[in-house]
Amino acid sequence: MDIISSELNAPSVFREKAVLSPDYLPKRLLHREDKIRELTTAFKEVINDPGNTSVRAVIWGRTGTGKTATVKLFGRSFKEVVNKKGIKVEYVHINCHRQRTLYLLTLEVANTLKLPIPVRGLSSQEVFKVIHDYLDRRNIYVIVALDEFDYFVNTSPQEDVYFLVRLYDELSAAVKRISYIFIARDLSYINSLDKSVKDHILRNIIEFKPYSSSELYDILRDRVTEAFQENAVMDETIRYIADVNGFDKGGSGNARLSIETLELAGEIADRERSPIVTVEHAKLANSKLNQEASIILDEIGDLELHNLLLIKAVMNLTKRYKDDEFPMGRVEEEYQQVCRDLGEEPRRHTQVYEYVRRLRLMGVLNTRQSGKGLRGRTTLISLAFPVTQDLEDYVNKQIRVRINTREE
Ligand SMILES: Nc1ncnc2c1ncn2[C@@H]1O[C@H](COP(=O)(O)OP(=O)(O)OP(=O)(O)O)[C@@H](O)[C@H]1O
Repeated sequence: MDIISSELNAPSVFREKAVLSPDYLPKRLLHREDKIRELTTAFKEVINDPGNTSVRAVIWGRTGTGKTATVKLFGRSFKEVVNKKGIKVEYVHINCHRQRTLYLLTLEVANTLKLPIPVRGLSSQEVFKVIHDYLDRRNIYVIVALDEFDYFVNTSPQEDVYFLVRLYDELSAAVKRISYIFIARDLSYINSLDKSVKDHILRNIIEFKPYSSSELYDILRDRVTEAFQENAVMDETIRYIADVNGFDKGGSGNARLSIETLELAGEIADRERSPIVTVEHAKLANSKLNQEASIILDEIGDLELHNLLLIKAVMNLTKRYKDDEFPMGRVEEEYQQVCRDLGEEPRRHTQVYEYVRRLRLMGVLNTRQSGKGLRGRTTLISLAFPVTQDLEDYVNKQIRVRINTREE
């Protein structure tokens, strides 16, 4: 079949495409060296005074700001360096969205450490105890990174969060072998915990700010060198993607979206048999990605019902008034109407305000303070992406799914 063979033999702008996949971990993370330094400072205790304290660090920031990559790079490097000093340290990275219960999380820790745990019929607490005894016997320390921890806090029973965080109140262990890095999009859910739990989390708080366009330029420059043929990507192409996503220029500051745009631009160039990735390819890629709001779709897929009802309210207003930003009060009225139409009890103002904050941090909503208006200052809310039919269908489907599964 010559179509297939000609396609397979066609020249490509890519040299090593895997470098552009979200799970690829580069050897260096430009503009995150200071965060690695802060984490190292926080975890020095593990070397200086092993077993005396269970270290906690919190990494928080918007999506795509390098939280996961930085913590993974830190974990692996720290383990290597400390093992050379004769202290056995393991690093375990848990995604709380995948391992969404304490039980699944505990099993994942055991599996990653390759502990032969007789799983049958043990409670999470008992599995944790078995893990700890195993670590004691082998004199091992573990750093457990809990990624998307805000999801765990928001969906798990408080006593599970309590057990995990105040582990050494539960385990009467002389040597503290387990330390934590909590990774979250924002601190609102953690702040909503009661003080006795919160105080065991909110130590060594490290904020990851969205990337500026010049930072994204450096990051993309690095990826281009590894992923593309020599001189296949024009410098102005990288500059364009960095500028359209740079936080200082109104973008989301999201490195993942920037790298995705770069990859799609390369695929478009290949499809056109162009040996060079031009700004036009990047513009097409950017409009496609932002238009499909693919990142947003990922985010929306995980949201609880009332966050979705709030998004629907803003979508309704955007469609109805051909305007794109609305005062908080107007959004709240529409949200209450959406709830009534679905037989849902609307949440109170403070909760709705929390939803708006979280959706802003996730890059789903944009907010800004209005000038001194008739009724004083208010928060103006808009969607961070265009309302397309398929997006609206998607949100409505997600709402139906949540209402139906709850009614089963
Ligand atoms: N400083 C950096 N240098 C190189 N690549 C980076 C940097 N920061 C982020 N990336 C890349 O951008 C993508 C997103 O990074 P990462 O997954 O760490 O973001 P995140 O903050 O954890 O996002 P989320 O909250 O959505 O999980 C990954 O492919 C990562 O390799």
